[in-house]
Amino acid sequence: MASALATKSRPCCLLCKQLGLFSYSSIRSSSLSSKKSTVTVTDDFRASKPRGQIKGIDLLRNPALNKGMAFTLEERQHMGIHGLLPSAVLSQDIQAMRVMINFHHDLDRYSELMNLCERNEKLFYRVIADNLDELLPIVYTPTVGLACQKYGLVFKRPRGLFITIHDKGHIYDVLCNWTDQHVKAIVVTDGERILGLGDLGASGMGIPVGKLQLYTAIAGIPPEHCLPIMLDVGTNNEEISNNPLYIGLRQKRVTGKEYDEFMDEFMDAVVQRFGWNCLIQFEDFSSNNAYRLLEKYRQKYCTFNDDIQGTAAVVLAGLFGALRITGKKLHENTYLFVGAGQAACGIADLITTAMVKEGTSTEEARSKIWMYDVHGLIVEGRPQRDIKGPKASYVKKGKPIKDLAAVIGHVKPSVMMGASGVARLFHEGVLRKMAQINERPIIFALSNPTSRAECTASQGNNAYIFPAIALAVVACSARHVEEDMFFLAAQHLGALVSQEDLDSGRVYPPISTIQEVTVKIATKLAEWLYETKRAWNYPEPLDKEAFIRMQLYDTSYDYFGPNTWKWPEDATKPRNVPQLDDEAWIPS
Ligand SMILES: NC(=O)C1=CN([C@@H]2O[C@H](COP(=O)(O)OP(=O)(O)OC[C@H]3O[C@@H](n4cnc5c(N)ncnc54)[C@H](OP(=O)(O)O)[C@@H]3O)[C@@H](O)[C@H]2O)C=CC1
Ligand SMILES: CC(=O)C(=O)O
Ligand SMILES: [Mg+2]
Repeated sequence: MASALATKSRPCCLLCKQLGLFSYSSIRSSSLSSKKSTVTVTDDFRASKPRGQIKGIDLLRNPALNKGMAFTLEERQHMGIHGLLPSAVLSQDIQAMRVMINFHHDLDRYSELMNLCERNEKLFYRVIADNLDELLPIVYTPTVGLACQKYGLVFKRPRGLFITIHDKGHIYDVLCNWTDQHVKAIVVTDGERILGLGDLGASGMGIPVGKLQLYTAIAGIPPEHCLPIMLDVGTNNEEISNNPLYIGLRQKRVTGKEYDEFMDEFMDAVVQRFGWNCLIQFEDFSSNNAYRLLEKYRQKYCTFNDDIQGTAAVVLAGLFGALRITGKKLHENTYLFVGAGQAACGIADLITTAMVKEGTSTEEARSKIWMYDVHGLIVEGRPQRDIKGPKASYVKKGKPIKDLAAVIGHVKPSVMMGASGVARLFHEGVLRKMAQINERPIIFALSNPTSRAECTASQGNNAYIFPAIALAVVACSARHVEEDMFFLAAQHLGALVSQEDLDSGRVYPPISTIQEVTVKIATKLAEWLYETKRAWNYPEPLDKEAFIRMQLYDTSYDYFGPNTWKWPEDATKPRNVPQLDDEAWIPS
């Protein structure tokens, strides 16, 4: 193996050659193609053995422990990996630089980053943390959308668990195959509404994986506490299920009673396996399942739905910022939602709550919110009367209008939100109409990925919220994720927008500060959880921010060499002990 690594690796480009750097991908492919390798690495690389016992090549193949060429000579000898690496010893700083140099020469950035995560987890998170502006859009939206569409190609080695409808009755057993018992947070999807891309079945696994990578990269929740789960109940998307590379069940989606029983069993099995305080984040379920499952489980389990609640909080925070520019209160605005699904209704409900906190009645608050869906403006008399579910709270009297620019002329919104998953709905005519009736129109184009956004703009994304919610819940051991937490998070995120941000037209803090922002929001949430007796991690820490910071994942490498601390010279020498010839010490 050593010679395979040393002889087959080669510079990936001229720049790397000049810098004397070697391509990771060539190293990887050469090591994978080595037929001699007899090393078996269990998928559960973390819990298979206690840390001290993982030695030799297993250590290099263990992403949670591997330091690559950063192992010192002493560590290499001590851990039995001497000779398995080229002789140079590189610092993590140099390794991080090398990743970025390779990265800029690699077309498939997503794959390159995922490969790094499998090779050396600490370096992966270090590189993400150092390059948030550039890399968040790769591991997360919009690129993760493309990765999901091509998951058959991207998929190399399982990250997380795939539980299928055929595992019904045995879900607990499947959860036990994940041998790390210290899971504190799960992101789960059934792949039915992946971003604005629709039903991607098991290929939607890229979303839980990406969201949990943000748990670590943004909120500092250690990766060993995170578990991505795909609940594969089939797919109705024939285009992907007919693709020979498709990784999931090739059958129509199971619905109704069987689906519900499967979900109930899953929730119970998680508690049985990982405890009542394991956080379960629902992600990218279809609208009809998302709302009813949230209502069903929110008081029974430690759970929330990011598309409904996380999105609501991030948009409310953005509105707080925008209203500091226009100088109006929430209830002094008229809102038009373009798209009336889970994201839109979640936002509308939280804005209603916020208006009520300003002193408006619920009825009056709702009267200021209009919705527009695939059939047009949501009004009582329209030909399509199927106005069911949460959008029913926002039905208005009036004439049905289909054309969006005409709707704007009729409703006269000061705020317009796009959550439709339909690209370029906010075309020039629509935006001009908004500008005609408002001096400073407020427009959020929320749909993902960018190819589905209603218009091009820098996007408000729930990534400003869900990592902070998760950090607070996990750190404090909260039993439930309360609705108040989303309002609080929105308020605090809004307050963290500086005048300088507003002056430069931003209603969120810059992405480069998202880790600090997350710690600050989580601290506020932790204070609230302890104040309201909803935190179960005792004793109560006095300084909540220090308590939160203490738990953050550290990307610096561990030391693997022999223990080198020394005891004081005389520590083991007898002191004030009688001499042997003094018989006084012998018990009578
Ligand atoms: N930025 C962020 O943080 C987030 C962004 N999103 C994005 O928001 C989008 C919507 O998500 P979600 O609410 O969960 O999806 P849903 O499927 O629940 O809702 C989509 C809504 O859009 C409506 N719609 C579809 N086509 C049109 C059209 N041509 N004109 C007007 N309305 C239309 C649908 O109408 P009907 O009800 O009649 O079917 C439905 O009300 C997705 O792209 C998602 O990625 C979601 C969460 C967070
Ligand atoms: C961001 C997100 O959660 C979504 O688009 O679904
Ligand atoms: Mg989502």
